[in-house]
Amino acid sequence: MVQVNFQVLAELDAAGRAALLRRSETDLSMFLEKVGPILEAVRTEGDAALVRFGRELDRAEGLTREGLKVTEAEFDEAFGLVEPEIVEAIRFAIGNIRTFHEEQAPEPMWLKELRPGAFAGDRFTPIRSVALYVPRGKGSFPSVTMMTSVPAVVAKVPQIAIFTPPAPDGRVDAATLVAARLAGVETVYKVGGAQAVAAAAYGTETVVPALKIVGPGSPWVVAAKRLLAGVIDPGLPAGPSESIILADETVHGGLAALDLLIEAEHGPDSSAWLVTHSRQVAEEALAALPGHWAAMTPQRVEFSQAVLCGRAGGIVLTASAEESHAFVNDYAPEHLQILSEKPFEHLGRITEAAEVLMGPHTPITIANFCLGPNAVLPTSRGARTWGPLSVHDFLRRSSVGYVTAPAYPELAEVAKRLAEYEGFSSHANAVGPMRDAYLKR
Ligand SMILES: NC(=O)c1ccc[n+]([C@@H]2O[C@H](COP(=O)([O-])OP(=O)(O)OC[C@H]3O[C@@H](n4cnc5c(N)ncnc54)[C@H](O)[C@@H]3O)[C@@H](O)[C@H]2O)c1
Ligand SMILES: N[C@H](CO)Cc1c[nH]c[nH+]1
Ligand SMILES: [Zn+2]
Repeated sequence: MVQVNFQVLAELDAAGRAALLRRSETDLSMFLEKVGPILEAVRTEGDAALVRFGRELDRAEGLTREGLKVTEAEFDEAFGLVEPEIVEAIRFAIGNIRTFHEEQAPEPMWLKELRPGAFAGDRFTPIRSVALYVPRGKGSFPSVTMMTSVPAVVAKVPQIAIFTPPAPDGRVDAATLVAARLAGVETVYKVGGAQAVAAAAYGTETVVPALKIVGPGSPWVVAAKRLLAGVIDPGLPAGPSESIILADETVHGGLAALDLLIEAEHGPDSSAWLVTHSRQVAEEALAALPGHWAAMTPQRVEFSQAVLCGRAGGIVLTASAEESHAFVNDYAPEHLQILSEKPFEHLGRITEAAEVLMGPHTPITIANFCLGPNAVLPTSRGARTWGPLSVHDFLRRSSVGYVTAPAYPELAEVAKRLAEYEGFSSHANAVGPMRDAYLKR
């Protein structure tokens, strides 16, 4: 008999409310401890460590040094292994994801005339090299391949490499290779987990190091990114999936339960809450769950029950829509779905959510795969300061300034005054008479 976690917010004290905000990433101490030696082994042993961990942790018995990088032949073969309908779906999704990210991409440069003859702006250039992490443990993720590859390609990053764990047969998921090639990425390493982050950071005989790594992963990956943050830019924090379904009285609770199960099925370390002020919706959802579980595969039933019957998921009944909004903002979910016939009435009250999906026709599934916005999103309350993965994650921004001769005297005078106040004589000299002497020559 499964007992879904059902919380009435008004009955909880401060500690009880705080406990609802916990995620599996909240305490990474065990992972941080175990990951350290893996990172050190990759740093000192290179490919040999990647092969050893691939065999031990991914059970890829046949993995060899020569086989760490996917070959052209493996790419070609992948297209024969994937159903044509799946290839078509990948093409469709990439089309939308590309359109969205092209729209998001900034102009290469903007300059504004701030004062007559004085110009300033921003210039965007691609980061030289990035690593894209595509998980493969509790599922295979061609979708993550698309979500990470497309913005990197749109940003014109010259060196892009995907890191993904090998399966026990030593292969990379075929649909991931199809998605990589269709998105425009040709380098794929059969390396996953913490060892992938280390390989991307330090490089090995086979792996060319990168400046930045993006992409979601298990707590092993999250812990490795945290430890190597001084060596490689770890990008936004994207760990185990999490969602809130915010439902009001205009929808049926059975629909809310259906959507609650979307992210709950990722793994036992995921988080998924239905938040509603309607007792009827909450009770309908509770009643509908067994029927929905009957339509799921056994492994996904196990994962989602672990989430919804554990401490990181379930149903939260609030006293009002306002209390629901406040809970959502406090929680700062990765995915938020507003399940209401009038979703825009709620949107204005939501400030902290990495993704907000509006209304009964926008379930998280559609955004996970093919709507267009990026589904690699910050987790573990990262949405309080981070947004979704975007083209900007692959671009470096530099300021550009240009002062013409007529504009110079006014700016030089102000700068000189401030330089003298701060006690910087060279700064002041560079905008004083000594400069004028050179400029007049
Ligand atoms: N935030 C997002 O945008 C987003 C998107 C998709 C998926 N996800 C999340 O990403 C996660 C993917 O996790 P996953 O497990 O499926 O794949 P993963 O590739 O992240 O993790 C599997 C790897 O973990 C390592 N590992 C496993 N057990 C280990 C051990 N005992 N010691 C050391 N290393 C070990 C192995 O190297 C293995 O290759 C899920 O939690 C999913 O919810 C998040
Ligand atoms: N929900 C994930 C992001 O948290 C994305 C995804 C891919 N496949 C299924 N789901
Ligand atoms: Zn998902």
